[in-house]
Amino acid sequence: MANSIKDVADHAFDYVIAGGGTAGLALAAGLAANSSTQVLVLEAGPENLEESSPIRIPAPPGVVINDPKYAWVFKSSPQKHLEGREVVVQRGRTLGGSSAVNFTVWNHPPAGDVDAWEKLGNPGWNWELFQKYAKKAESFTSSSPERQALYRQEPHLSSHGVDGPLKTKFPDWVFKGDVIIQDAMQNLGIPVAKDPYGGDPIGTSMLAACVDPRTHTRSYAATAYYLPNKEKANLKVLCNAIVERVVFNDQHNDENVEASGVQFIHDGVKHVVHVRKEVVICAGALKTPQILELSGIGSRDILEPLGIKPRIILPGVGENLQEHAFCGVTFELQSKNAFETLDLFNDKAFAAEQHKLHKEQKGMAAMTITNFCFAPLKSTTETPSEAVKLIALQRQNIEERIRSGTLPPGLKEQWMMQLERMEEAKSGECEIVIIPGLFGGAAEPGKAYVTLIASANSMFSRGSVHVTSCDPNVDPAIDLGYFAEEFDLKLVTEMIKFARRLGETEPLKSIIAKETVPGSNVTTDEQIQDYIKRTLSSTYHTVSTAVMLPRDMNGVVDSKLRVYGTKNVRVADISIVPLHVAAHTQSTAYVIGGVAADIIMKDT
Ligand SMILES: Cc1cc2nc3c(=O)[nH]c(=O)nc-3n(C[C@H](O)[C@H](O)[C@H](O)COP(=O)(O)OP(=O)(O)OC[C@H]3O[C@@H](n4cnc5c(N)ncnc54)[C@H](O)[C@@H]3O)c2cc1C
Repeated sequence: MANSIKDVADHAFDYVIAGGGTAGLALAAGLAANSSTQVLVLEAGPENLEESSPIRIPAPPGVVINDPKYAWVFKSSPQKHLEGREVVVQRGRTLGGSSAVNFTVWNHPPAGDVDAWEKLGNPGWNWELFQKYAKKAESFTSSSPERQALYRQEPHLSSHGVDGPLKTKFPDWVFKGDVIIQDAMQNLGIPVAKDPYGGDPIGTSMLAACVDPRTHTRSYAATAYYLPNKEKANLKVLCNAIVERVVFNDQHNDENVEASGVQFIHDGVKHVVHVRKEVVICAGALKTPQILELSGIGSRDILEPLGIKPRIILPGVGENLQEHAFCGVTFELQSKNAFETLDLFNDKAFAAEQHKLHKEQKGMAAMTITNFCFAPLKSTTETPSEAVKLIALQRQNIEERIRSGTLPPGLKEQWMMQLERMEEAKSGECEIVIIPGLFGGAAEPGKAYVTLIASANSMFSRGSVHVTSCDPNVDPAIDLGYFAEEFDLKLVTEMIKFARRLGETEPLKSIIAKETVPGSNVTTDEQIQDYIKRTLSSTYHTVSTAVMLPRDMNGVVDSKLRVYGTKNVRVADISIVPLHVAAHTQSTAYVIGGVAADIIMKDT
């Protein structure tokens, strides 16, 4: 059991952490390692720590994300370039945050994507640092030689961690079509990735998942960083505590304001907790800006109309939102060659049987999504010259915009970096995720499907997230900004065409009966784009809404994660990412939590 309000309200702690999610719990464990510091975590969601919780079972993925017991279920504002559609956006709302509800995929970004953070003005934030902290977080269990033979991929053990708190492994249940799809990818010119966890993930690969090899259950921030430390007298965790704002000491609008505490709501009652050293906001990319803005940190234009007294003017708060996005191509498999797929879980009796088997560490409920391809645009278009042309046009467009002087501070540098990464073709802006089954929509009984998820990992579009009310219970307005930059729509269009070509490539071609989505009536680029606009989804990888950049580039935190203009308020979660990476984001969140702990311990 986590702590009660009596242990917290009106007490003083050295560090108060707002948000007990992926980065927040990694940070809390790091700070609490020093027994002379008193650490408090305030988490808006419940504990959900019982072993029988559906959180613990890896498959089918995503079953808890629409349930408010586990998740925030937000809706974006109507997306102008998606014909006014509101996109559903979920996040973990429980101890462990999004690591409790995510799809358990464990991967690392390309080295160059992280090195770009340092080049943008953040000394020390480079691949070397990332790799060090990702290894520190991880305890990897290699698969059996038989499994390695099946995957035809030997893990590079030196790129993994061996004794971190987070358990990772390859699943024991394998979708047999994965190998066929890997072969098709290679036949389409995509090589096997050289070292997916060592900074070079470009190509096809089988990826590990955050699953405990002993129990086949999810390993996540709460099991890895909270449970092993829960008896520590110097670590307190209060759940169902909604942080409203940081309380400041002085009443002046200085440029060096000092936090004295945190105001939060528990059981409908407002409380204050006092802080001796630092407040660290770890509420994730969609909620961290809300806490900053309710504390008077942000843009005058957002704060003043709501009657919030501006304390520190930082126009970057809630701006520069970067997100990945995906669209699927689904194929019905030929029944004579049918594989076991996730579609079987639509049968309630089958699902119940699998959950029973899972308790014995058997069956399909221990499976995870394993098969991926990360490719540069140049490997994804029908010929590389098409990509070269598209990128050149985008460069021309950006250079014209730079000359016009209309870009917000910091965007020019980010965009130029994105262009460079695409031109050198060393990142994975085009990702294909292989889902063994129909993804969304209703499967026809008795039929088996495979869905190729085309995920765009380097969007030029930017969105925003801002408060619309002084009430912390009111969701912020989330604008994902999708396709504000036309290039992004072209990128997704090329990826859908690539996924379709994959379906026409042997040996995948021979096991497919037909394409069901978008379907054979969708042929022209215009029709594909119409399909994309109707179905594009968020990948839940939002970053950069309290970005770590120099202040004159619209930065919100400096390279020690300190909020500009404050003495003792930091942000340590995925919202500080200076430029998005071509990877799933949980490893980045764990790295940020780990790095933050060391920075703070050294600094205070
Ligand atoms: C459905 C889904 C699937 C995903 N799949 C994958 C995957 O397979 N692999 C991968 O690498 N990444 C995946 N991701 C992304 C990854 O999980 C996240 O990017 C990462 O976990 C974010 O970490 P964070 O610490 O920034 O935020 P979070 O882990 O979201 O933590 C934020 C915490 O703050 C709490 N909070 C928010 N507001 C307040 C408040 N006012 N007061 C107190 N507490 C508050 C929240 O409840 C939450 O617990 C997925 C995400 C989702 C949502």
